[in-house]
Amino acid sequence: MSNASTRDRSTISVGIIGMGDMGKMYARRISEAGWKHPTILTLFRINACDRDDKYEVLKEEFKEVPNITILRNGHYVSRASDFITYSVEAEHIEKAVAAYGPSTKLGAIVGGQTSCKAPEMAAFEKYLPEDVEIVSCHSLHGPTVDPSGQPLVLIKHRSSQRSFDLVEEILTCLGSKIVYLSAAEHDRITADTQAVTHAAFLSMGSAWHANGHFPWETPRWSSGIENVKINVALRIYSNKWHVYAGLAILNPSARAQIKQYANSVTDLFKLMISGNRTEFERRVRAAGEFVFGKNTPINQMELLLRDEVLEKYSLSTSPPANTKAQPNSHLSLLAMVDSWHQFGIQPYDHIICSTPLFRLWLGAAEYLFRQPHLLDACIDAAVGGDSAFKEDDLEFTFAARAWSDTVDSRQFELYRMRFERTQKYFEERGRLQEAVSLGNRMIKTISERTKELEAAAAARAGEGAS
Ligand SMILES: NC(=O)C1=CN([C@@H]2O[C@H](COP(=O)(O)OP(=O)(O)OC[C@H]3O[C@@H](n4cnc5c(N)ncnc54)[C@H](OP(=O)(O)O)[C@@H]3O)[C@@H](O)[C@H]2O)C=CC1
Ligand SMILES: O=C(O)C(=O)Cc1ccc(O)cc1
Repeated sequence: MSNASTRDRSTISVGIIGMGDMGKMYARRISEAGWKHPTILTLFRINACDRDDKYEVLKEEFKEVPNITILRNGHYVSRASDFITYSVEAEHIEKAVAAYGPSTKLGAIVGGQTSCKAPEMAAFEKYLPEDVEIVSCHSLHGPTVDPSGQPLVLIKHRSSQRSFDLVEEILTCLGSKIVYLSAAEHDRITADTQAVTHAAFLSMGSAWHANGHFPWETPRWSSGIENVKINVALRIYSNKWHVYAGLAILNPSARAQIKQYANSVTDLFKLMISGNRTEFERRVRAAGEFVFGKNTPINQMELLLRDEVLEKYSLSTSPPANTKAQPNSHLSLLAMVDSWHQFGIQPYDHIICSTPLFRLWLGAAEYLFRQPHLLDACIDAAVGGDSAFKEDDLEFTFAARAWSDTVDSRQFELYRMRFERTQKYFEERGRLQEAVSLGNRMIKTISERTKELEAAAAARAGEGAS
């Protein structure tokens, strides 16, 4: 099948089609590795392009970066490269592969970076010549996150082992943790993790917008897990809408997950306003036991997120004395855990293949559910007389349903409109970039914390075995 054995291993040309945020990040990293990699003798050259009209600007931007040739379009990249990766919007993958796929160099390897693999693979199978091999990838983090130690999914879809190894060798320069999956496994897991996590944060943003709130300006939202909610929601709204639209709309498993999340939000909200404490509590505790086990008080040292981390990263302008945690129903988190329960998903099983945002979200849920006094306070707030959070919860319920309906409609334009309306609302307050840098620091902390917990678990397993 492959021409890999006859490829000249002293220079490998890597092609990147789509020089947006992810394409540029890959180009810079591979370029550095091509010159400096301590063990790999191969020299990587990079051929990259975006759309024709960005040729001059890109050429100027990369003129000082060693080893990169900017070409006019994907035909030039395809015909000259040994491994070509498409880093375009998921919505545009079919069009791009249809255009440039037939120009692929004889015996080359092709892959993509899109966040949903079913449409990507369908396009490759439809438009690539048969001699072309297919090895795809997906970095499970955004372009501003240090890739080292973050999961990188590799998919051996149609290739020899030798060609697959070559792609792995090229991408070792990212320093990521490789996770080997099929395209179908990838889509199932990312629906469970990414898509539903984004739905929760998008809904928070829409609800704050609908109520005219900027949550970091309100003392009752200025502490603990509220910081995770605010920083991550703003981080998502600071990004491009298509990143979230693509992975939600094009992944069929994602649509079902997002709908379940909206149903969980609605069911719990109805129980809250009807004052049905018994059923509300039964449902929440059953979900908690399913995901986190029977609640025993837990030492903070065992949690993914600890107080000192949660308190540290605040956008709040209120003095710390005014920012003591206030009772909150945490409907967004209760519904997340209920949704995992209804679907029989064990989120910890997915940690190995998760994005930083998913780990932060799981960390927030764990923080609440594994500290019984916090869960008790949250149930009291949800079904008690305090109405402070009811307005927020009402808007949050509307928002969760609206996002689910939007994804279900499969209309990218509708998604874009909803996303950008709220994005503009937050942009005008001027704190998005600050939230991104706070989010980056939170992500660094949770990534280190995940490593510590994994090392401790490995050590315990080792002790058990000896
Ligand atoms: N951003 C993130 O956090 C992550 C994104 N991904 C995935 O990676 C892919 C790229 O994302 P990202 O870099 O953020 O998105 P960007 O929008 O920043 O980059 C995509 C680029 O591809 C260009 N493009 C589209 N069609 C063509 C074409 N036919 N020929 C050449 N260039 C083309 C786009 O141009 P134009 O804007 O004119 O359409 C754009 O410049 C997406 O599929 C995304 O889902 C994966 C992991 C993380
Ligand atoms: O961590 C997240 O969920 C992000 O928002 C960044 C992101 C977006 C799309 C991907 O395919 C992978 C990572």
